[in-house]
Amino acid sequence: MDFYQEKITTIHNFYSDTERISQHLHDLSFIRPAVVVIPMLYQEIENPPLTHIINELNKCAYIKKVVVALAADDQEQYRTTVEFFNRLELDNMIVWCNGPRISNVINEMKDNELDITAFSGKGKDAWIAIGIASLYAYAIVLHDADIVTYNKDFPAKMLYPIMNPQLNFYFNKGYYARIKLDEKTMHGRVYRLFVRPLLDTLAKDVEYESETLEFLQAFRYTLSGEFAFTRDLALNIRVPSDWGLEVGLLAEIYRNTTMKKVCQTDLGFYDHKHKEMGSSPSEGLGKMVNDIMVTFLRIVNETTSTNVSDTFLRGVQVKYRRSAQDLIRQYNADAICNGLHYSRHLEEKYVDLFADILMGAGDHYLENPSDELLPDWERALSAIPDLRERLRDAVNADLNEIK
Ligand SMILES: O=C(O)[C@H](O)COP(=O)(O)O
Repeated sequence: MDFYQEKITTIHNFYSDTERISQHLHDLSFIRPAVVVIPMLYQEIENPPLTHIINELNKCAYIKKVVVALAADDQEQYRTTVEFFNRLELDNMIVWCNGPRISNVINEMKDNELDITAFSGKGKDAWIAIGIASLYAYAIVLHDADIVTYNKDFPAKMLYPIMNPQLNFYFNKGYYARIKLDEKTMHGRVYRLFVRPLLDTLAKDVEYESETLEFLQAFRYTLSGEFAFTRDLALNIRVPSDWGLEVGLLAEIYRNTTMKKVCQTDLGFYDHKHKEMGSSPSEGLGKMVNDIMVTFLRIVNETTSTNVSDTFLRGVQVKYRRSAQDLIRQYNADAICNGLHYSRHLEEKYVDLFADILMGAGDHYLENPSDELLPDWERALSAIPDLRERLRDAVNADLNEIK
């Protein structure tokens, strides 16, 4: 516990009285409606966290609507998901993002020279849902569907700095300790062992200082998937569709707002479903690391005058490994003093694997330094002014068909 303030405002968890906050959010919700967006795969409905999330959301009467960005293989999965969400008492909308109707609308976008058909994954689904949510919201909060430690305070804490007119923040990002309390283990492997040391390395290694990388360093959990923003900001940012979503989003937040309107909030402890490492850079944690590395290189390329070359990459790889090893010593000390189980050997093995993936992703980026971002919504709306309504109509038609 501390009360340290850094580059961006940090909202700590001293005496957070969420009853008071929820009541105030309820009063504010008439002038500043809030929508929750939850990207999810169909398979999540088989896991206990989603039922728990719904039970907790039922205690948040100040939320105007929940928009679920669903990836499902067929209509049966879509129907099962709609039925599953009947237990959610808040107004809700299940957007079957890869269903035929939404896909038709996405295909029609090509006629207006806006082609996003090559994109797929969480980022694209979130993009679609955020567009629809912006029809109803002043503030949008986004979080994953696999959070084991979710409770009703999560959306309240994320939304309060944005909805409270005395504060008027534009963007708020959650941070937490990813500790599995029952097993006494430290998680957040990609953040702790890849993103943090890589970011420190890049921030030192680029030519001239990069304000964007410094901004990214200001966050205590760069990779957290829990964040809230105003509708206006949400409509103005471009994001990657893959696992680079969280890092790419922060770079866009930096481009589109000012530091003093950005904050981060302590969400306490956090646990979720853990991915396997995977045997190649196209699966599991390896895929995450690969996509994040590509996003970092794009940010370095776009925001600094550094020549991203093979020599640059090799230097980054060496320094990344050293920086990660230094952090492992620190995590180990923290773990010992807190009675956590911690294997330095295992952590070093992760770093070796991540270092290999870093180089592979870097080589690939050098051959293909292409632009992998979804368009911002403002641009999409200037090409197709009723795009959000068309998507919303597709959602309603999907629902009517199964009734
Ligand atoms: O945040 C992270 O580092 C990744 O999501 C992996 O998290 P985990 O180690 O908690 O599974």
